[in-house]
Amino acid sequence: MAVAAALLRRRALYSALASPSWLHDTSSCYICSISGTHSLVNHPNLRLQRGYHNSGKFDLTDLTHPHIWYPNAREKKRNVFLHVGPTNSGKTHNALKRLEASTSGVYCGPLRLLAREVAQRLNKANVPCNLITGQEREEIEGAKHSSVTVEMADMTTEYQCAVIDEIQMVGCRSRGFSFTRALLGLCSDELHVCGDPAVVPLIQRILEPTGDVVTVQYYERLSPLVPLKTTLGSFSNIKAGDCVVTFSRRSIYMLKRRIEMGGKHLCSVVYGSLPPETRTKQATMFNDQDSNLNVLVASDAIGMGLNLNISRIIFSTLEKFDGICNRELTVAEIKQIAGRAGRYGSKFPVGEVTCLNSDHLPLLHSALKSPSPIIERAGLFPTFDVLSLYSRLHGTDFFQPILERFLDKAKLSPDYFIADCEDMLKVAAIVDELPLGLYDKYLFCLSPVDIRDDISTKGLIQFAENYAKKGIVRLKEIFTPGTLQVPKSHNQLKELESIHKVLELYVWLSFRLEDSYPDRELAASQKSICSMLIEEYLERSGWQQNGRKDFLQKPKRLHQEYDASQLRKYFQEIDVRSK
Ligand SMILES: Nc1ncnc2c1ncn2[C@@H]1O[C@H](COP(=O)(O)OP(=O)(O)OP(=O)(O)O)[C@@H](O)[C@H]1O
Ligand SMILES: [Mg+2]
Repeated sequence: MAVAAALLRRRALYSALASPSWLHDTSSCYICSISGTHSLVNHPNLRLQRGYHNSGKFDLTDLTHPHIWYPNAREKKRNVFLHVGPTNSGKTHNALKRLEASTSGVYCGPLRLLAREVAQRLNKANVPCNLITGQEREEIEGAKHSSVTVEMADMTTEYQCAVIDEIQMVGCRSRGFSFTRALLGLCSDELHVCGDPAVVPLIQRILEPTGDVVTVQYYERLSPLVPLKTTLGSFSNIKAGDCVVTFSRRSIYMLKRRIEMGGKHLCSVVYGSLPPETRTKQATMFNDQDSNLNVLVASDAIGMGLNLNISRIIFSTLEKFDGICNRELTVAEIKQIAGRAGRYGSKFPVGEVTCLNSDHLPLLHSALKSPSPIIERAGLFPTFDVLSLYSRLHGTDFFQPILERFLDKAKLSPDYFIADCEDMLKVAAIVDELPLGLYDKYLFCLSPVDIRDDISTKGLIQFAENYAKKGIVRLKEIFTPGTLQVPKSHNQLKELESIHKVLELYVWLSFRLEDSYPDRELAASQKSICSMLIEEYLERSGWQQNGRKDFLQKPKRLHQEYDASQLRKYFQEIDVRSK
């Protein structure tokens, strides 16, 4: 009975999901079948699009005029201000001033940390501001402002003022399309766009057909950034306010240990797969003058827009593994990361940059002197409406072949590229095995699963399988109260980070399919426990006053404990079944 009720609820939800504002850029499409052929009717964008095809035939794969996908924004003549300049030049600050002064508005940023920083700033300035990210909803009563991660930007709400930060991300292979969507689709009278000057010509070209009025404002760095002529030399030269940058978890912990063994400093760490709440805490502790964590060891997760109390950036390497191979950092990446040193208004008014290896100094110096290479194209991805019509046209609900074919056939103007869908196609192949509708498949493909992470992928499979079979996914089927302890090794730490990703995925799904994923609170509390355990690990792996390594201490029990072995066992069962 419970299952039947859940299935009914799910069906009802389907109709409600016909046009969810957080995914659809347009109002819904209508398609009717006439004598075996399909024709599209009454969709404003498609009516507009017809203008571009004299034959009167629709070509769904024609993405050459993406500005027409956003009729609400096109009804306005937006005043667009491009705030461009080097890092630490006050671009975001000035845009936020306008946002604070507006009657309604939205900030769209690339990172959850940044979105949180902005929400805090607005609330502190007595401008009630919601925080909305894929996995968080902190709604403030009466708020007319929101701070969001760019993927969450709502194209259907009208604002007086909108801000898009780090707009050079339009050129990002995987996330660029979300920045393009915000740039073309935000429905606001004023739009403030902040970023690197390398993106100006592209933005001007892209906005040209919209009729928006574009003004470019150039900025200069507010405080000096000095590339040092010498390397760090010995680790004994590390001082408070230093940030050592490296790109793998292993080397982050190795450097942390090395610095702490010197007995003078304790380190905060910030890197991508650390739970965001842990990252925030670590960054806050580093920023806090009263905390004894006065050195930061971080990956490029600190590279964008954040205001940290860093005096000197020390690159341990200028190469990073990008998922396929080791590659040199780009000029833009070096400048972004280096730009975290000596933030205006921080306790270090002059920033310094150096590296560990003297062979790297010439590249570092030349990168800091060079302009970032011009960004030529912006990312694009078809809306669900278009993909849905395309699938109907081909008479199939299999998402992977539909997406693959669409990508193959897509026609773009020279200002755009189609998003890198490699990971999405892998997820599509997984969900195509399940009896799910196209919309659900699309949803799983957009979910924040880390397909390169085994545990995260298995979590997705389990969540999708249970959803397809029963219409409801209970977290307790995977988690039971248990005896998990603070990780004692890197492998255990990595595993806990992966489990955190699975829980984040559950929370993400719970915001989209509320009835089918009812245990959001439980998932959120388990997520916090994961972060607490990781933080405990970070504390214990630190140098202690008495010089003792405290791994050997009896682990502290947490109030509510969590059994990772249960999850492992569960996932192993999935493995066995799928063989
Ligand atoms: N006019 C100002 N008055 C006071 N503080 C300012 C002013 N302009 C900038 N700041 C402060 O200087 C710091 C850097 O400014 P901001 O974050 O706007 O730089 P940015 O150009 O956006 O840098 P990035 O490219 O790294 O994002 C922030 O802490 C900001 O609050
Ligand atoms: Mg900024």
